[in-house]
Amino acid sequence: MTRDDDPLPPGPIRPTDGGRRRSVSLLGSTGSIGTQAIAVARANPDRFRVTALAAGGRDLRLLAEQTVAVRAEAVGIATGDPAQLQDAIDDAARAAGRPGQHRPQIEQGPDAAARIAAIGADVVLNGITGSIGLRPTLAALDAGSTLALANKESLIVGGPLVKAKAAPGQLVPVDSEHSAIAQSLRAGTAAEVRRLVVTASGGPFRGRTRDQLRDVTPAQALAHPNFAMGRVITTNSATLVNKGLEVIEAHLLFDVPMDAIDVVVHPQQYIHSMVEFVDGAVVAQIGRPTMAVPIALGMGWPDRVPDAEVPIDWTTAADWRFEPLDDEAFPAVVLARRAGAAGSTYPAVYNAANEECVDAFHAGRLGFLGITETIERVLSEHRADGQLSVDTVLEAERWARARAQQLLASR
Ligand SMILES: NC(=O)C1=CN([C@@H]2O[C@H](COP(=O)(O)OP(=O)(O)OC[C@H]3O[C@@H](n4cnc5c(N)ncnc54)[C@H](OP(=O)(O)O)[C@@H]3O)[C@@H](O)[C@H]2O)C=CC1
Ligand SMILES: CC(=O)[C@@H](O)[C@H](O)COP(=O)(O)O
Ligand SMILES: [Mn+2]
Repeated sequence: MTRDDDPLPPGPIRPTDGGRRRSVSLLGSTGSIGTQAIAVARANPDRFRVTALAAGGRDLRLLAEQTVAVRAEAVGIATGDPAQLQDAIDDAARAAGRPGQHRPQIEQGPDAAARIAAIGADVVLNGITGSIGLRPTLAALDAGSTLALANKESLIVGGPLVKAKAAPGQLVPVDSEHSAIAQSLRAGTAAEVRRLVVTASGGPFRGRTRDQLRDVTPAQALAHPNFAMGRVITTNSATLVNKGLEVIEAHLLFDVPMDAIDVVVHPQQYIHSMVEFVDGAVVAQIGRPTMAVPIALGMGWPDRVPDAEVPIDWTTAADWRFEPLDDEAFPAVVLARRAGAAGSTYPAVYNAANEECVDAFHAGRLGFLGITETIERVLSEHRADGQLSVDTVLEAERWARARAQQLLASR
């Protein structure tokens, strides 16, 4: 999907892959990861060309502007009217001074993102939120694309299925902690790894007791100390469910046992995560708390993108803190370890129950502590059944969502 007539910036071009720019399909293009990925691609037109976009369909205007800006050849929406999207693209094209020039292939429906992924690109960046990202993840792998994976939920719920499809090196983590671990692992061999240390901000409620968490509001939960992210992951950072998911994610990505993956609270999030080697050496990846490097490296892997991030100014004084997790106030990581160790459909159930609870919390139907209480209850009632397949995962998710809803209704 390389196009030779694209404008390139003046000056020397430093192309990767033997002179070929990478085509990139961006799933979840209108979200936090998606918009940042477009910025990375547009800042590096000699390296990346965004050829396809997919989104849920809630913001057709933004999606249309993106389509025109990157000159996408294919666009997908899960919901919404394709004719309305084309109208919005026509408006955006007129505003850009290129009226009538944009007629991308438009896919619509619940599987639109998977169809966009199946078109094939050098890199598919999955920045969809939630386990709905599973089929697009599998489609990208089937198409032979490198999968730059921000959508951690698809790996959590479909772990063994995703891993079975991924060729060596085909799956590149974009989640900041896992990007940091992947970078730190370059310092040694797999046999030399002793532990992984995943850092956690602790979220906006760090330091509070369980009792002090009882009445916190959705608005307070959305005030992440360091990152501007989507609603679900930001809420998950507040409950520490995000860290629970990330422990399972690290276990699946790096084949390190769950009990050799530690979590340490590091509120400043300058250390993105670490690897401890057998000789006691610890290698960490350090940088500003932004997604610029994980996204750029995810799309360019294994090549680094020059100037992706402003380096830290070491002449400025700073204190970095480290604290243990408070498992009593924030039981999400303990529960995730339980689900991850049980394997099969348990991680999918953990995630699905959480997704229901996050919605209920924001709708005012559930208190903050009720999120992990409900996950624990649904997990404890789950019985894995049969061999793992996409169908058994989806069935377990359906069950978990329905059971979570029953529990919410009875609270
Ligand atoms: N934001 C961050 O810094 C980080 C995010 N991540 C992970 O990356 C993923 C995305 O997070 P984030 O960008 O914050 O989330 P956002 O909520 O900001 O964005 C989600 C994107 O997914 C799209 N989407 C939702 N449903 C579908 C669907 N069925 N088909 C196609 N697209 C869909 C949304 O479109 P629409 O709005 O139209 O529904 C939107 O473009 C999550 O898995 C998160 O855990 C990981 C590390 C950091
Ligand atoms: C940027 C990123 O990768 C997020 O997962 C972020 O790190 C959230 O951090 P906490 O969950 O530790 O608050
Ligand atoms: Mn993360």
